[in-house]
Amino acid sequence: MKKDDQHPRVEMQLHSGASQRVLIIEAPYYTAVTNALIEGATAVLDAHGVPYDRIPVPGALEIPQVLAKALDAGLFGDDDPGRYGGAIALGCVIRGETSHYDIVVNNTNHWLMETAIRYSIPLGNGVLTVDTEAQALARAEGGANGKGGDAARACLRLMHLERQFGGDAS
Ligand SMILES: Nc1c(NC[C@H](O)[C@H](O)[C@H](O)CO)[nH]c(=O)[nH]c1=O
Ligand SMILES: CC(=O)[C@@H](O)COP(=O)(O)O
Repeated sequence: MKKDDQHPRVEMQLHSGASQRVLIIEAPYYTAVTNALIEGATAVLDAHGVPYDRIPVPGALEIPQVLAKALDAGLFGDDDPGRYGGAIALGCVIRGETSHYDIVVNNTNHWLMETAIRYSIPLGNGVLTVDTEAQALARAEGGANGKGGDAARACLRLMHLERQFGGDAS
């Protein structure tokens, strides 16, 4: 059963009109899965009129590295239309035969969260961690209702809260 069948979405305000750009960092290690995640995330951003840029990287481990590089380059900033207001990480890690899965999953998630929290970057995490490609596709597909859409909504919600709190994402 898909998780969404068990947990209906709670309605909350995502976006209040300001349209800072969002940076999508995507790892098409499993192309069909990541393409479905991208479709879902961009459908949500388009529906809210939020512009975005997409940066592809080889695998999930490169996603936090690019987030850190973009931050270091001064590409993020609160309420500055020339800079990104949030980021969305999209990719998929599928368990293999060795312990490498744990390294990829743990480091990707640790460094995404560490960077997002330390530098107050609104981040939607759409990196799936699954046992099979079928599990991944079941979660990635569905357009805006799939996990890419969830990650975009999370990012927009955090951007909205950032504006409410008056924080500084730089
Ligand atoms: N096994 C998966 C990887 N592995 C690749 C790493 O993310 C990385 O690109 C490589 O170690 C070079 O630094 N990446 C995924 O996105 N998904 C996987 O299942
Ligand atoms: C998550 C991985 O890196 C994984 O796909 C690697 O597979 P394996 O453990 O069979 O080498």
